Amino acid sequence: MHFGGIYEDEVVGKMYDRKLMRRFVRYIAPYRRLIWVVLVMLPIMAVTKLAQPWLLKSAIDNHIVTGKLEGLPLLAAGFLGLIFAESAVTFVEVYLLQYVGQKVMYDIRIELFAHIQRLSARFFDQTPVGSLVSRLTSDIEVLGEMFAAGIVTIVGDVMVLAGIVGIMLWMNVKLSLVTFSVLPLLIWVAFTFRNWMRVAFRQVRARLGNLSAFLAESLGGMMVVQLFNRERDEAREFRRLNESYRDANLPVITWDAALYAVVESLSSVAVALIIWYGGGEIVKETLSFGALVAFIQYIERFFSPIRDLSAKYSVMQGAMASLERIFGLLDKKEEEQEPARLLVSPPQAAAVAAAGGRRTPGSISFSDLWFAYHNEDYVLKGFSLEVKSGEKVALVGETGGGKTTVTRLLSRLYEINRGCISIDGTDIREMSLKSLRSRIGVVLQDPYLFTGTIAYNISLGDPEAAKRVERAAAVVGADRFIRQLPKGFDEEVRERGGNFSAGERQLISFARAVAFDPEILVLDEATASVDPASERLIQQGLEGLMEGRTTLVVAHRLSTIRDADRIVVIHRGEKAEEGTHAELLAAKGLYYRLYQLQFKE
Ligand SMILES: Nc1ncnc2c1ncn2[C@@H]1O[C@H](COP(=O)(O)OP(=O)(O)OP(=O)(O)O)[C@@H](O)[C@H]1O
Repeated sequence: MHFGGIYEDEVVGKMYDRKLMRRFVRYIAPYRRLIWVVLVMLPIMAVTKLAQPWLLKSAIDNHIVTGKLEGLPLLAAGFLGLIFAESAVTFVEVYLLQYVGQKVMYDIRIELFAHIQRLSARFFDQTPVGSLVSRLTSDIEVLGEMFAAGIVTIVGDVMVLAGIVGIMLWMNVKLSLVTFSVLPLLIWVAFTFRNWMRVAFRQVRARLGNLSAFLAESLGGMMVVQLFNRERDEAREFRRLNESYRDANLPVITWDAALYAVVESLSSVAVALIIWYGGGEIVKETLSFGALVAFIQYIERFFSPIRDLSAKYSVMQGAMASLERIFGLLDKKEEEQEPARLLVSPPQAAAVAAAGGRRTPGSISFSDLWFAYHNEDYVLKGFSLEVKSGEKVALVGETGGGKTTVTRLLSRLYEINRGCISIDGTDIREMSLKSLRSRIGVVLQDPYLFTGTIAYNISLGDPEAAKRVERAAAVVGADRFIRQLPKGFDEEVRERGGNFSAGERQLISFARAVAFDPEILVLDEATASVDPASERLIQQGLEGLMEGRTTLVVAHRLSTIRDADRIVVIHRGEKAEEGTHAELLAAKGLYYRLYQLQFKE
């Protein structure tokens, strides 16, 4: 494996995008009262910050220098009160903002996940799962940073800065101008260094993306790596990616350290300027000693918001990029165009219910299907097939012929380009996906088991299916091995079923299909052969599974094929032959050749 290119780039976007923000504000709207509380607190906060140096000035000039000590305790108490008020307001403000941030992140995560669930198979074909995970986690986390960094408090920062400028000018215009002479340099440094940091940070993100993608593949394929003795090569590749990630971080650290160093020294320069120029003013008695101290205090309070502003600017840029990606995903079209009409009209549904719930097996009609996964690369070219109610049809053919594709189209995982599929005479596009899929039970080649108990894996948490768990397991003969487990149906499934054999996993997935009691069964038979004992179990399971259902099997087992009512040979996207096993053998066509090659031991 060699992960070279940039896995996922990050756009360095605007710091503020009106359209994105307007859409984002809708998510904050439910919590606007809390935001108002924060906004109301901002001026209070500004006043507490601005008043402290002023009290100090008053203490020095009016009491310490003049020797009038009687008012001093009161001033000290006031000072203490201000500190207390400042910390209380800070607490409430930080808490509320982060609280709102967490709520908003939660809401967006829920909406995004629900949206992703409705996207089509085509979308998942084209999108790496890793990038969806990062949308749901790190991108949303960046939005959280926007709250943590206190974007709302920018308003407060600006108030404090304006207040400091105002007070300083009012105390002494000349001294203020001398002090402010370092400002242009400070602002230039803060914003330029941040920008350089951001550019470097893009590299970091891209290389981290490469590293994670490599890790996901390498850890997922650990067994193959070990079996083929590829550990050293994998380790070498990992070292390379790890080094490139580390190196990408170096410029970021450098600019960060430089920014702090420069801001610190500039603030010392400013203090030195105050002492140099202000000292002279004191001697000339145009400035009081207390004012000098207050100046120094103000200038210290002036530098940190400016440094923070540049940090907030970066966070905003990041948040805009994240918002763009999140909204981009939310704008991906959902798969379902819910039909105007219902599958079964209410009177029909009532009749079905009165008949005991279980419907008769559905008949399926595929007529003149044309389908391509990409552009004009047709995988199916005018495929037609009628399957009668309760019939078992085996689809066979050479690999890549389009058998699985036919079954996917039936469940509407993909939409057909041309032609029509109908169940009991109703076009499947006129059914809701939910009702269509509840009529079809699909058993995949490699059954997917979830973390949870066996019972959960059979019912998937569906209350109706849950009632039928044990019966379903019995129908397919899975109950025998399940009952032998220490905890029976409550045995935990680990690592996607790693603690069960392939045959056992198959039986569990058969039981799942039976528990949902579909009228139509779609089976993609596993190509891998299992030992004769398991084979017999699976065979019996299949019989139980197919009983009373219309079945479409992508068949690889000779026994399934022989038992089928009809065999359909699919060749390069078209129906090449159809008939019973005996008929097709006698015809000495494609099936005959396939049989000689694949099925005859
Ligand atoms: N998700 C997909 N995206 C793009 N092309 C696909 C996708 N799935 C299948 N194909 C292509 O469509 C063609 C038919 O695939 P399909 O899986 O239907 O064949 P099959 O007859 O079931 O083969 P097999 O017997 O090997 O399972 C193949 O050429 C395959 O490469």
